[in-house]
Amino acid sequence: MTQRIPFVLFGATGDLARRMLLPALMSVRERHADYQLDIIGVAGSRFDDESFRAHVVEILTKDKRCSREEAETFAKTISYLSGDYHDPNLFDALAARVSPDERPIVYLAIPPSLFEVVIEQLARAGFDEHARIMVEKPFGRNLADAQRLSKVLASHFRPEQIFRIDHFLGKEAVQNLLVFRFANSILEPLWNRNYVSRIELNMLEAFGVEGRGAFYDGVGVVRDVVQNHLLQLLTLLLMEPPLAMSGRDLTDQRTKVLQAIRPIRPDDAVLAQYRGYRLEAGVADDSSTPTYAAIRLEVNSWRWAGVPVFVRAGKGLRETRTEAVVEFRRPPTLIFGTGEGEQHQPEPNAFIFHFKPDGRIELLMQSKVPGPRLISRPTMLTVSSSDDSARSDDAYAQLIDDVVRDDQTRFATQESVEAGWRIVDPVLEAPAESTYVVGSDGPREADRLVADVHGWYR
Ligand SMILES: NC(=O)C1=CN([C@@H]2O[C@H](COP(=O)(O)OP(=O)(O)OC[C@H]3O[C@@H](n4cnc5c(N)ncnc54)[C@H](OP(=O)(O)O)[C@@H]3O)[C@@H](O)[C@H]2O)C=CC1
Ligand SMILES: O=C1O[C@H](COP(=O)(O)O)[C@@H](O)[C@H](O)[C@H]1O
Repeated sequence: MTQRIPFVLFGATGDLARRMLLPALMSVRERHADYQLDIIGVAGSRFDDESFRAHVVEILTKDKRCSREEAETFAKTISYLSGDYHDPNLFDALAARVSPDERPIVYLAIPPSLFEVVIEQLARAGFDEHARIMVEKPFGRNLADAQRLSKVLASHFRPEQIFRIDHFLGKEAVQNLLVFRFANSILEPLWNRNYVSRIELNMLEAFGVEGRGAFYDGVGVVRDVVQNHLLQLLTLLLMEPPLAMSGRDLTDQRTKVLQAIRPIRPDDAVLAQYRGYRLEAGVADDSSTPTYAAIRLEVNSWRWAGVPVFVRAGKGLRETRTEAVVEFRRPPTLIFGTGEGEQHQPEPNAFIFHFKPDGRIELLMQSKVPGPRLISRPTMLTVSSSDDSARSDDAYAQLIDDVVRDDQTRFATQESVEAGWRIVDPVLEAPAESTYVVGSDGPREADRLVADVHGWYR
């Protein structure tokens, strides 16, 4: 029998719902026949059930990702409640539609400034006992704020009811990184400070703030993607092997990585803004909000001490690419030539984990140039190909299904959120110190961070 589960979507008319959550909810419906989510959108715009369904069909068919018929079938599972989140009557109306005893899932895709009021109202309306709450990032504006919000949540909901979503943890390629690390025993002896010379994470985006200027300008790149997505991704690269791939030990191992990272020294961060950002709708004329960050991190753990970790994230850059590079030490002496005068060291071996636009894993090796001489050249091995069709909304679909199954494994814990804020805290209020041209590789100033490690990984 198909189980029916109420799914309340606060922020149903917003950007995240349009681009990610509604497509994800449709995939959930297609993939899982054992349950059906009865979706109730809750937002300020004045729709009724019928006009909201038409709005959803329009969104889902716009880029031809599904047929009108499929979208209409999905839209039948959706209803809508209009009102202001400050108005208690809205929550009473919601409680009249959804029985809290059905363990509804409540997704808060709303501006961070409204979390508190919505949490309080949900609790007052009786959702505190059984509802499962999905909370979007960024969770708070800084450490103190995250701790305060956590107290508000914890005063009404038990830990097992709270799911702090970071969609990077639901990405297929990110899951593959975990399997790659812990299902291949040959890697473990190499995965430490004795063999690895540096780690680099890049989240480069060729687009700007895409209509989200008002939100982004109060947040900036560090709060938007570094404190959450990139630090969570780093935990999977650097963590100790957990006892099992689910449960508390996995989340604890992830958190320990963040707890071992030193708060960023201001000199170890370069923050910049793309030219023309101030002209974006919703952005202040004199904004100094950074849209680019390059950061050098230090991990004070037995395994990683001394291995520099570089994180770069930015909008308005030359290309869209998210990847992690694990670079190994160079051979101790040069015994083969590399052609071209034979003076250069061969490039060091490296694993490159791609997350966007695809999920390949590559290994850079050296091999012999055919011919009479012993000359080496780089050879890229693709060790794991990817499902190129994997999209970001698939990650949300995965995580929504996890909540249905009460599985916290792929969610951020409060401890990891706080550890993340502790790391970025010293640079949170720092202004962009330079600008860069849209379509470039970012500010040249960032190169100083990698001066001692032969520059950024190409
Ligand atoms: N957009 C993205 O790519 C991402 C967003 N997030 C997070 O998701 C959350 C939502 O972001 P996003 O969708 O971009 O935000 P939007 O500003 O696009 O959407 C906000 C939503 O909240 C509703 N809303 C706001 N104030 C009220 C109110 N007082 N009463 C009733 N409804 C209200 C809006 O309804 P209406 O307009 O109908 O009034 C709208 O549905 C944020 O926490 C953000 O950090 C996380 C990752 C990526
Ligand atoms: O959370 C966010 O993520 C997106 C990038 O996510 P992806 O899965 O498409 O790579 C980013 O563009 C956005 O600014 C940020 O809020």
